[in-house]
Amino acid sequence: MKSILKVRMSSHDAHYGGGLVDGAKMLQFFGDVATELLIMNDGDEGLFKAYEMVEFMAPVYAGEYIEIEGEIIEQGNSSRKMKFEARKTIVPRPDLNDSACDVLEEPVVVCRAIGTCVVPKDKQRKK
Ligand SMILES: C[C@H](N)CC(=O)SCCNC(=O)CCNC(=O)[C@H](O)C(C)(C)COP(=O)(O)OP(=O)(O)OC[C@H]1O[C@@H](n2cnc3c(N)ncnc32)[C@H](O)[C@@H]1OP(=O)(O)O
Repeated sequence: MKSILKVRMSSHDAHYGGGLVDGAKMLQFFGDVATELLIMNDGDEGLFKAYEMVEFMAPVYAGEYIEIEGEIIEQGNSSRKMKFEARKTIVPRPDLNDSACDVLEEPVVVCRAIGTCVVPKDKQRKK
């Protein structure tokens, strides 16, 4: 079971110099993807317990399109371990003009993570 979210970073998301987006934004998207996975798997939004790994691999800038994918890779009694990947698929081309953008031939992975969510037993509606 997979969940995929596509979003565009706006100028409101740019937090640092040069239009750089805060890395925490990717974790917010992983939370949204995790929530959809838990709803599909358990019928409940669940709670994020812990990340065991987060790796930022490339900077994200305002104007870029980001695709975020998540998948449940292990299930315990109440725990659901997930892996996440965020990749940029479209980038602005301000060197050409204000509205030019390119679809990347190969998406660029910007962040990867592994984390665990919990759906308490009494809230699981699919078992
Ligand atoms: C995804 C969401 N929809 C959106 C969010 O992001 S929610 C916002 C951020 N998260 C929270 O606010 C959650 C705050 N935490 C809690 O409310 C509780 O910690 C909890 C309800 C999430 C878990 O309760 P807790 O008593 O702490 O846990 P346990 O009962 O001891 O364990 C439950 C299962 O989780 C496994 N586990 C515990 N710690 C870890 C860890 N550090 N890493 C990985 N797994 C962990 C534990 O083994 C239990 O698993 P099983 O039930 O045996 O499968």
